Amino acid sequence: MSSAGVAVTTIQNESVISPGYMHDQPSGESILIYLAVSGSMIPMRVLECDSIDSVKLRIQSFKGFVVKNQKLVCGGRELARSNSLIRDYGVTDGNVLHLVLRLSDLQVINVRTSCGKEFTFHVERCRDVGYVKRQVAKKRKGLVDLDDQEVLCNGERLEDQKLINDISKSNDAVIHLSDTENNLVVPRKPPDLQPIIVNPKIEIPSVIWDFVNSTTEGLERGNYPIRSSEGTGGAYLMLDASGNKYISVFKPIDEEPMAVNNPRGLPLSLDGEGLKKGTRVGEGALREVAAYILDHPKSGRRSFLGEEKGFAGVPPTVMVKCLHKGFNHPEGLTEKIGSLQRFMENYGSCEDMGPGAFPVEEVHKISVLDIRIANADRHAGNVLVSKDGADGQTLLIPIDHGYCLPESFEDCTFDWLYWPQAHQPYSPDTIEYIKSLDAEADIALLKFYGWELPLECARTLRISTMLLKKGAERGLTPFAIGSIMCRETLKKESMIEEIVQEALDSVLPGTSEATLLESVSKIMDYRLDEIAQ
Ligand SMILES: Nc1ncnc2c1ncn2[C@@H]1O[C@H](COP(=O)(O)OP(=O)(O)OP(=O)(O)O)[C@@H](O)[C@H]1O
Repeated sequence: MSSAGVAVTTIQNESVISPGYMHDQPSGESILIYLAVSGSMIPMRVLECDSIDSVKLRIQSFKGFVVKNQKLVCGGRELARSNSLIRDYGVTDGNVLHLVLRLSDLQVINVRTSCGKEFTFHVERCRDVGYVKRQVAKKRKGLVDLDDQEVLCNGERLEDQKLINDISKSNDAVIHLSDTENNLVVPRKPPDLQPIIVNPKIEIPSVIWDFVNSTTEGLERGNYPIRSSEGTGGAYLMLDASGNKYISVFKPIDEEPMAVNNPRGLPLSLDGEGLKKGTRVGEGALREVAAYILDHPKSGRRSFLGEEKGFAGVPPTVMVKCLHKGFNHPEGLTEKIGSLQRFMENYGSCEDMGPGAFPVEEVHKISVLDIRIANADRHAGNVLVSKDGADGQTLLIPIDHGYCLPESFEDCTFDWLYWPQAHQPYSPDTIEYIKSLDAEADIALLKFYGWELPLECARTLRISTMLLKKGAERGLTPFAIGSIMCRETLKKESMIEEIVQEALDSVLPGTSEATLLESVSKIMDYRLDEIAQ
């Protein structure tokens, strides 16, 4: 059985997910796959011509996880296009589909301690065992060293990082907590959180120091990072000193999807490629920071990070190192490197509401960002919705740029393409902003901040900036420009891919990058003129 990198351990034969309609179908098309979820493996019969959405619907009806909370990953690739077919993604008999769930509802947890005391908590599913231990310690008001407490459920010892969602599926779950003999209180080592500065000429602006310092204060007060229940990687919500307010989001590189310490059970990448084509595992944090650095303010290009908000409003993001036992450390405590981003107050994401109420300019600013950085992960869940303090206008906040600047355009998808605002032309202000963009200066800026873009990623930035500028010059809408960059179906190359291929075919091997780009530019002009007519 091909298992996309994991060994199949527990197979729940009793709960085979197989649809009733299967009997009416030609048997050749039916395949047996395995759904890996929360440590178990569930056989599932599907048709090769089933769409991803229909498979998710079936999982919803058998397992109760609603479609929008499901992410499916197979062979190191997210099955992201809902109307693509199972066979388009190359899923075949015996493959394992990893189901990553977003859950945020409450779970009732009953705790029975070794000295007979019982406590009941309503705990968010995204909390972990360490959190429950701390709640028990608070209730007992005694001098308890949390490290000396052991938590058991059904005889199994639970690590502090284990999510509540992963241990108990029923509302009457009981976990047992026993204190070991040795109740010494060990003095707490101060947490270590520091921005990583690779270039001594860089001065970190106060807009970044503010949330870095508040995060440090939160950790020093003993407020543990809370792992977000959403997303495919380890994303930790960091608290301020009061413990009541989220202040930042930390995403360690070793917990990215398919990285060695990924806490969501995704298998290791076999060839180092990330969940999206043309990205690398372990580079997500670099890309998160790059998106912030490249999000120049309306008033002009950034040559140094300053206090001013960027055009698209990417939250301030910085690379940090942090040592804390609240992160996922299956092999022992180590310092983590990752991106730290300011937490933005919001009342949900664009996934939770219809796009009708989003202001045109807000959608357009996201489209400009996504096109220029060739974002391969712009689903509606990655745009938070907030209100502007000054006039109460709806504000869209782009997050999660770990898959921007890929080496190829294959996985670029933009959910906003299907929103009505994408069909309206850019305003003169936005066109002015687009005119001011300069890919060469952007590449130099990233280098200054410590990321020398690999040739292919730099080419992506050059070509996508070129497309945005040429498209806007011709009065094309975000929809028209964005559609050039995205595949309509999984198998059909996008126009930008065709343009790049045509250019590659037209130059001699070993030709300089500048000559290749000249060729891209000419072919692009020709294609865009056809569209604009
Ligand atoms: N800057 C932020 N402000 C507020 N909430 C945030 C921020 N960044 C992330 N979050 C919250 O944390 C969740 C997980 O973050 P994120 O989507 O970046 O993780 P991920 O593992 O990369 O996800 P994905 O699977 O979508 O790639 C988000 O869905 C959002 O709810």
